[in-house]
Amino acid sequence: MTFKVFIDGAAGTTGLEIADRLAGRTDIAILKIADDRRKDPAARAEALNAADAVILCLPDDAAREAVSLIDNGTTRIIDASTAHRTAADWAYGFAELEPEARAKIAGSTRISNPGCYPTGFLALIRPLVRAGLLPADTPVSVNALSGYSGGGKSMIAMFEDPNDPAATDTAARAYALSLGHKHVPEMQGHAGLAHPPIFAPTVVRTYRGMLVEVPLHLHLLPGAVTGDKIRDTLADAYAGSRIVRVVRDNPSFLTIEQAAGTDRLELYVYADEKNGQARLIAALDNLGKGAGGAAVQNLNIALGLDEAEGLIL
Ligand SMILES: NC(=O)C1=CN([C@@H]2O[C@H](COP(=O)(O)OP(=O)(O)OC[C@H]3O[C@@H](n4cnc5c(N)ncnc54)[C@H](OP(=O)(O)O)[C@@H]3O)[C@@H](O)[C@H]2O)C=CC1
Ligand SMILES: CC(=O)N[C@@H](CCC(=O)OP(=O)(O)O)C(=O)O
Repeated sequence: MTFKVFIDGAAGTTGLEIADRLAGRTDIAILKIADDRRKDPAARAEALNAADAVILCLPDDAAREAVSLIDNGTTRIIDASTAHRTAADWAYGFAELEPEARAKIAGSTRISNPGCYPTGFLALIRPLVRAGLLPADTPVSVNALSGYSGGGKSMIAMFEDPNDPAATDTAARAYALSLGHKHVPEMQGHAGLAHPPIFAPTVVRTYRGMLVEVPLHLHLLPGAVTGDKIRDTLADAYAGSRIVRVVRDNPSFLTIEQAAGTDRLELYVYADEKNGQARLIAALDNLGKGAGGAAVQNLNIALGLDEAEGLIL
């Protein structure tokens, strides 16, 4: 069987990543529209309704518009934007996050792809909240580094503009300093936390890749929470996953590039029980498990295929 798939926003950063992963597959036929009509709602509506599944790689408003253009009740939608990530009537497209998540994705025509930073954060924190190691009212911070492709075509153009010294002379840029980043409700909501985490992201001069870190004060948690206990809880939560991997041998340093170019999500736990401190760190590719890889995984699940088909592991 061949499924018809339309990528709305196929010329963008995430759209191109997804097309790469689907190229050469005999079970998927990509529907295309002429380049000069790629923003034409009539042409998009035709492709959106003809497809078995669509992947929206668009800004939030255009993603909402695309959803409104689909009127057949059967096309499965995977939305890579932020528009529907906390909507109760959409399945949250993080198959490994909850025991029932995969079945919800498989049974839904509305699937929201997680944000890149929330993917790292939630993978580290949600199993700990669910297991009761981290009470829901624990104050939590998230420090993160992202490659500049995380900001899409406009940020790529800015970082690569040879005539803009403000960009080319910048190695790292801390941002979201107003504390109001759009990913915070997604992180808080899907983690099940009572308070919004303090989110401190930095974009760096490398194209792709991501490190997401949650520091924890173990001595403030109830019970004797150790690094081993956290690692075992995470390992149980992701047992059998080919994509989410809990690494047991801690290297002496981690790099933003180490999962770049892959769809893997690597989780590390560093702990110093004597001083009651831990650093939980996720390494991923913002364009891999953080966007395109997750979208292809969700597509596979929605179409009843092997979830890792076409992924770079
Ligand atoms: N980059 C990343 O690491 C991640 C991105 N995302 C999300 O994925 C979505 C896409 O992001 P990204 O690929 O980075 O962004 P880009 O800016 O690289 O690509 C967006 C694409 O959408 C096109 N577009 C804009 N408006 C319309 C419209 N009305 N109709 C059809 N096409 C339109 C743009 O056209 P044009 O080429 O003319 O600009 C562009 O090609 C965003 O919602 C983003 O937040 C999610 C996780 C990670
Ligand atoms: C470096 C950079 O700017 N990154 C983007 C997030 C990229 C991403 O995850 O996209 P979504 O917002 O759709 O999840 C940002 O912070 O807005």
